[in-house]
Amino acid sequence: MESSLELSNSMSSVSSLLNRSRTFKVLVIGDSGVGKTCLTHRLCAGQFPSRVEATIGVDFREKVMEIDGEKIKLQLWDTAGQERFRKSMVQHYYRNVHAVLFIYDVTRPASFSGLTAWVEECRQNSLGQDIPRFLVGNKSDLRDPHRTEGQVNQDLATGFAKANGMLFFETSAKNPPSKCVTVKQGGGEVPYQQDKLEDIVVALGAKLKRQKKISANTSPYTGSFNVSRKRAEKEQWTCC
Ligand SMILES: Nc1nc2c(ncn2[C@@H]2O[C@H](COP(=O)(O)OP(=O)(O)OP(=O)(O)O)[C@@H](O)[C@H]2O)c(=O)[nH]1
Repeated sequence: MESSLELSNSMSSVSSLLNRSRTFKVLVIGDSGVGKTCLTHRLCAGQFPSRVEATIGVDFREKVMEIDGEKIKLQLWDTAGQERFRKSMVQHYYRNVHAVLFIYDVTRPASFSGLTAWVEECRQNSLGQDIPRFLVGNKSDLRDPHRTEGQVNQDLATGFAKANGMLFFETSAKNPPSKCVTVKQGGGEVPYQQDKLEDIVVALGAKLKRQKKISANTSPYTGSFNVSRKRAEKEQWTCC
């Protein structure tokens, strides 16, 4: 007969199995000022930060979600867009990455053209083609759907995403759209795609959960970086 100690041990292993969660490292990259910090903040804390400054090195935020009864932790790495604040960190960014969010500003076409350099950086750091990639056009609240110049065309972005095996979203960290918007054009209404922020998180979580082969960590990142921080108001971990 099983002793009470053995029973208690097996009960605690069952309980730890039930509570187990998988942690995925999600790299957030893109030109400086496209809104990586604001977007990750909004995704994790549900708020648009009142004040932001250029990221130095990296900031971490975490989003916990449950999909089909499994706890999934997304560990978002908000990286620096400015070369001078990232160069010593690049090798850390790409180590054991599970997914990448490529961010551009829909009102700054140069940030969209800059994506090729970010794709190239991924290649140079041996990021596998099997790693899920997401393209996010941010600042959709500033988009004027009746104007074409000075803004990134959605069809162009869709084409880029397709060519690079990415899922495409357009949204705003500041005023996240709550539904798909339509605009009057010519005689009728044309759907104008704007995504809810939750759509991105859900797609990310679902894609990672399906990636059974990849080795997700069972505990959060516990290493440390010697990064000097300019922003006192930014904590190292923002859990939600
Ligand atoms: N209107 C609008 N402004 C935004 C949005 N997202 C970010 N911003 C503004 O864009 C500026 C840059 O935002 P950050 O989040 O610091 O940009 P970043 O990409 O993290 O910049 P680096 O840290 O330099 O790489 C800030 O002034 C934000 O307030 C958005 O969705 N809409």
